[in-house]
Amino acid sequence: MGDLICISGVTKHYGDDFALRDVNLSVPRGCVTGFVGANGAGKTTTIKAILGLVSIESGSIELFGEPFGMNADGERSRRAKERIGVVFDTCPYVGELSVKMAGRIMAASYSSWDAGRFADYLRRFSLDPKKKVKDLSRGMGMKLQLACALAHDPELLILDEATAGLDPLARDEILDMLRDYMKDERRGILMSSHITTDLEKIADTVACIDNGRIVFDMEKDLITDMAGIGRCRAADYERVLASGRYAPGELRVMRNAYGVDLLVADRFAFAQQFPEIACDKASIEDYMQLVLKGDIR
Ligand SMILES: Nc1ncnc2c1ncn2[C@@H]1O[C@H](COP(=O)(O)OP(=O)(O)OP(=O)(O)O)[C@@H](O)[C@H]1O
Repeated sequence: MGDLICISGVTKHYGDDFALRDVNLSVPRGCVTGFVGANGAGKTTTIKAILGLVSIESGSIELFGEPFGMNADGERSRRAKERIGVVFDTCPYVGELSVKMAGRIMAASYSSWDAGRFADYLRRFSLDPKKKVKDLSRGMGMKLQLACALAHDPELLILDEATAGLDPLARDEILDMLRDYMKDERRGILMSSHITTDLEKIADTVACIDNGRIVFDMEKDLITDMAGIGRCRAADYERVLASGRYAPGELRVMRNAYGVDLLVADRFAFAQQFPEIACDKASIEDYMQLVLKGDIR
């Protein structure tokens, strides 16, 4: 069905301090792409580049199969923006506005704005239309952004830390709403988050950025169903290395007080060959930690 987002070879420098380097990332229709990485790794910069909010030095950005970005044709950009809903980690509306007025201002930007749909989301989220933006809790502010992002029925949602600072119940409520949104398979979501357990619940693929480079981009199930963490004592570890089962560079290794943790791509194959070594399912957090901080063996 084609990609909603496809960026390739994107490079962007912020002086000498930071750069996105050759970033490739895609969000196919029907897919929720989780975007992870440490603080300052480049998630927001990538998202801003996708949205044409920062210029890039090289590479290409396509939204809905057409070129997009700061230099794209104005009319084409405007049409693409109509098809996108965006939520950032801080509520962007002026504090003195009421919830209802914030919606009215957003309505002016979208020809497909549906006031009834906006009112439905306010009800669903228990948001009082008369309440001022400055008096909303963080969770309420995020829900208002989501209501605004969804009221024009976008095909693509871009969420930058949209569940940060929310309690588990509020996060689950938002994840439920995103699942509803994804019932239409023409849609897709790019969702950056430090809360990797949220991504375990909803993402189809997970891309990880580190110091401006994509270090992995893969189906989530390959992490959470297939990959494993072998919990080795020193002697176990030596036996795994000596077995010749793993090619040089294939394993990620992290030493701890109890022995050595090994990241393996296929925990079933590992368990078959080394049944005496405990091998746990990997979480996205385990996987990131071993890929980003582990030694390569
Ligand atoms: N306008 C800017 N000018 C200069 N440097 C910037 C600018 N915006 C961001 N940076 C730097 O770029 C790097 C990447 O920042 P970015 O916000 O993309 O990271 P992030 O992965 O979203 O981090 P976090 O998880 O903390 O939100 C950081 O070192 C940041 O300080």
